[in-house]
Amino acid sequence: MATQKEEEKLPLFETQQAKGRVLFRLFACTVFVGICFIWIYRIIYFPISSSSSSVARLWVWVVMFMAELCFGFFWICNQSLRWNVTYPHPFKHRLSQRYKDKLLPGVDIFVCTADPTMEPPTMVINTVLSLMSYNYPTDKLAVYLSDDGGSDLTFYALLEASKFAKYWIPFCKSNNIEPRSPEAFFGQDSNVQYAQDWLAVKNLYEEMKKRIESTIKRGAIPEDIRNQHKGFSEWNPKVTKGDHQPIVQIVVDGRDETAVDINGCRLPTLVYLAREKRPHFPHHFKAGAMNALIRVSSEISNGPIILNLDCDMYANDSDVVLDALCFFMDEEKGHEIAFVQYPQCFSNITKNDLYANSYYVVNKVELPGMCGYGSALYCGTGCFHRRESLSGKNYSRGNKLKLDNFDSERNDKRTVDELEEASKLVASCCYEKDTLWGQEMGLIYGCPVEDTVTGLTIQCRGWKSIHYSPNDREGFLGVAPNTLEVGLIQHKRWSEGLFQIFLSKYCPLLYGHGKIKIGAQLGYCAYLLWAPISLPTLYYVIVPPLCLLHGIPLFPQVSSFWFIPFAYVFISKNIYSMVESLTCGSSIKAWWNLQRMWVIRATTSYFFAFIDTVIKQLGLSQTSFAITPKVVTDDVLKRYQKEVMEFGSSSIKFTLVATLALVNLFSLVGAISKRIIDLDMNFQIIEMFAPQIFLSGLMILVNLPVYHALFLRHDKGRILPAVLFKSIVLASLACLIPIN
Ligand SMILES: O=c1ccn([C@@H]2O[C@H](COP(=O)(O)OP(=O)(O)O[C@H]3O[C@H](CO)[C@@H](O)[C@H](O)[C@H]3O)[C@@H](O)[C@H]2O)c(=O)[nH]1
Ligand SMILES: [Mn+2]
Repeated sequence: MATQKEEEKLPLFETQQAKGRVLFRLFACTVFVGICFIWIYRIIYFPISSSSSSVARLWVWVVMFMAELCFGFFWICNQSLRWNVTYPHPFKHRLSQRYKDKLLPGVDIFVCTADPTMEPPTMVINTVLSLMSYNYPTDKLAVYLSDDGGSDLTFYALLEASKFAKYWIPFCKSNNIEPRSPEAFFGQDSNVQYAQDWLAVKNLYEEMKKRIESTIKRGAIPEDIRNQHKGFSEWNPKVTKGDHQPIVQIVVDGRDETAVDINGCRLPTLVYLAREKRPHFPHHFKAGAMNALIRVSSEISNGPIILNLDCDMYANDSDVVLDALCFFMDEEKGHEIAFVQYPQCFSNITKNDLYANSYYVVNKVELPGMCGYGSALYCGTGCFHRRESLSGKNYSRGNKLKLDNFDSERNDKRTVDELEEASKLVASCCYEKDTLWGQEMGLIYGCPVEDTVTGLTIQCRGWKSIHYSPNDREGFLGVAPNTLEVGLIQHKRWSEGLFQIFLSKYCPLLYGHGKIKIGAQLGYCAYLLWAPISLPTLYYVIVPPLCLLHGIPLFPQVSSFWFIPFAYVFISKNIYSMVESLTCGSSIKAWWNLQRMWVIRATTSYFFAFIDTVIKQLGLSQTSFAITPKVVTDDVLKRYQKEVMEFGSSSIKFTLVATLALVNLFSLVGAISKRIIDLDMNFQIIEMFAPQIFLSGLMILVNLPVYHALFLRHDKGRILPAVLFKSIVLASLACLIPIN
């Protein structure tokens, strides 16, 4: 047994390297050798020497080579994510022993919502309630809801939540239940041990939910409710989502001795914020909301630690705060850590992860890989920040986490009204004018992935960051897109924003040079280059099948030496990725779905993102942020749960998906039938075209659900006849392009 003195010296967290690192590195080197051979092959066998080569053939070959160079570089970036995988591990019992409640820092929790129809207020308050009932001293906890929808319905729901919290928090704590989102908790099987309590609280919850939902249905707050709280007076008929004064309402003041739950315990502070919006002021979407939250919270509670969450992401583990604090409060290394990111996990994933939203490998390998360089990505939600680093401060060795919320007497003594007035000032449109907010302070503006770019700038100011993925219980659970279209819109926003970063002054290779490790710079590129990698991908799924159709071989014969590197790279890469997925908790089917989603995303979302980024670089349009809806109709939900892909709209993305699937089908069928008719289906020809036949066959297998949706389904989620028609025309035209 360690003595107390020794115990006090033990670190609050330790890091562990992933097993098999040396083996992995050796393996990666062999694949790299294979890739080099592929490049060499493209140079040596350049078709200029053969007499049959036309200009078109030359170009086909040149672009093949360029595509393979791109894939090679992209592969290198992806290896650097795997080179240095490191798992941090906190010891929260040591933290609790060392720091009694009074010594723990204040934690301000930010929840962002933006639209009461796409993000229903009941969902939002479930998130808020799960956070209010954290196992953490309530006088150190403050929850802020930022409502970019500026909706009195959301405000009303929050008021209801603050009343229900008086029952909910003591119920959670005395029965030690998980998770603490009422909706998620009551959705589980009930526990007999506290059946009576359970039923009583459940009834309260259901009644509250009914009240909120009926008010929302009505579309307006009834007069009697409006009269119950002064806050409603902020909503006059002129207030709209995009045009209103700053609204700040301290719903629960944590300092108030009468703000207690039914057991007489203090409630955490709860604040509603709708920052000012005016038509001619850019509001910078979520980044703008977060910056307003940083300032408003600094007026009210000023906790040195900030946790930020999307409104659809509830707290799934009520002890998470203590885990996260271990990283910040470690005596040795804590002072250099700016943020601790939890993985994005979701509560609505289907059995085989139809739309590949689980990010198993990203969460268990790639992001811990970035953590190994001290540069874990900031992913926008489920992230604990040090207020200082988020607000723009540089790292310096002397930084110590301030444990005291209140930096001056002033804060403590102001009345609620005074705090609200002061907050409104900092939540106004013109407050940021001529300041560094959005550039050097707070979250960075101008990019739809404000999270990634902000994380990067924090790291370049000398801070380190942690990606912590707990083994037993997920820290947070969110809502993943449950239709194909929404998922593709999300990936378009991401890939577009990520590519913008690459092209901006924040490009990790330049901006990060000398500030973050080279592995981290390349690791960032593995994400930032999603949009441009669409070009070689499109090329690879279109040109080899067309060349097959027109009788142009693009790969070495199966019997030649040069076939070996192609086969080795292809097989080893895919087997590795499959095994990796399986060890991260995925299933074979889910891995297969991921392959399909990768092709679909790369050829649609990433491609359109690429085009839009180029247009934006030319200054022809403005940054936007397409919010992902979190609710769908029952019909759609049923298909999602049955893992039937949802098309059902005339989105141009679906035309592209269908066209690519048909190009491969037509080419393969066309090539085979042509040869059979020509009766020259000899062994040598098969050998020459085997790689292309294989590629098309693989694309066809990957696209089986697409053919199904094109030709066999009759439900509303099938591919619409108009899309079918367009894609048949386009695919046929593509097959007619003369390449020879
Ligand atoms: O003007 C806006 C737009 C969005 N949001 C909020 O931003 C969050 C994320 O929006 P969502 O539509 O759910 O996008 P996702 O693609 O699911 O979000 C992921 O990607 C975003 C960056 O593109 C990150 O900010 C998020 O944290 C990350 O979960 C939500 O809580 C919104 O309420 C705002 O507060 N104001
Ligand atoms: Mn979301």
